[in-house]
Amino acid sequence: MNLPPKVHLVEVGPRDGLQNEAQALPAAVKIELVQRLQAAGLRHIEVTSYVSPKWVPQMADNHAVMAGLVRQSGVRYAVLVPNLKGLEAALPDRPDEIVVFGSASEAFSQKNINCSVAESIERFAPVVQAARAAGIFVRGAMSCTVGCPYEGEVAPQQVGQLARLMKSIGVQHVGVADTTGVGTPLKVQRAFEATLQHYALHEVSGHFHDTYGQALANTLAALQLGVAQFDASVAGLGGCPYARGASGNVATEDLVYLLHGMGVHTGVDLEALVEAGAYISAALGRPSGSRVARALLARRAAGSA
Ligand SMILES: CC(C)(COP(=O)([O-])OP(=O)([O-])OC[C@H]1O[C@@H](n2cnc3c(N)ncnc32)[C@H](O)[C@@H]1OP(=O)([O-])[O-])[C@@H](O)C(=O)NCCC(=O)NCCSC(=O)C[C@@](C)(O)CC(=O)[O-]
Repeated sequence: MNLPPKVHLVEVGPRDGLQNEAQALPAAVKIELVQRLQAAGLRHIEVTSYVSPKWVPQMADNHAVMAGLVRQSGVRYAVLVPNLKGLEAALPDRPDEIVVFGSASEAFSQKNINCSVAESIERFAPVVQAARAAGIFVRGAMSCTVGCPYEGEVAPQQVGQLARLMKSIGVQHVGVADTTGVGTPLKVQRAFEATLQHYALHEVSGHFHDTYGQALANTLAALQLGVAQFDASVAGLGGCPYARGASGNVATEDLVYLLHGMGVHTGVDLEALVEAGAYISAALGRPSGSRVARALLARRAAGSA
């Protein structure tokens, strides 16, 4: 099997994971989580979002979390921004990257950001321009690229259309997201192929929720196309508040185990990552959503190496 020799991981647990938690965690816990993730070797972390606190109260502490980071050189700190108001709020906190987030399905766009796909692109255009003028890298998240919780199946043409629009306003990289985890490998490959009509291979990444247990298979399908950047969430945290019933992203621990097992380099120390996952799972008062973490912790508890 032809695989990229190394994969770049974007840890999205602090944002995608914690945005969906019923209980509000103190900013200090989020800061400590980021600290542990970077100590485990993650070099790209989605920290928080600058969205309406009425819509997503879990991210209302964005300034406190960003201010509390102990930044490490070589780590890219990313934040989600839906509009100019969000960018204005984010700029003083010095993110290295912003993520604008659109949807391949109209219904999800309305539910998530309260506007149509076309309106979202109009909103993003000045955000992208201002961020790039400030030297900030702009990534785009493309939700619902294989299925939508409100519309069902999403055609690859809709994905291609969104990718084309993102490209036209200067978004530098796009993530192909399976928001509800309904995708299977061939459908995911079709979504990437539509995206690759507009972006080069090194400008695309995968973001797979694991609701139906397909996230690792979908990752492998994307790897086979040559995709070498993936989002993942420590302890499998997460979901989207506007995609009810969707479980978290593929657990970073599970993805790292898969990649290392195939000889693909990630730069991540799996043991330290499992510790970071144990830390946040304890803070949330529940077991890790990562099967690899649970297996390694059980083995450790049993005293075997
Ligand atoms: C986009 C909006 C703001 C539009 O919301 P809206 O109501 O259409 O916005 P508006 O411009 O009419 O403003 C309404 C109120 O929101 C405020 N407001 C307006 N903008 C901001 C802002 N940036 N920060 C803080 N406040 C803001 C604004 O000031 C006003 O306040 P009020 O006068 O009522 O007190 C809203 O729909 C929203 O915040 N949505 C949250 C969406 C979200 O965070 N979803 C989860 C992240 S996406 C995701 O998880 C998917 C992803 C990326 O992981 C990939 C995947 O798996 O699919």
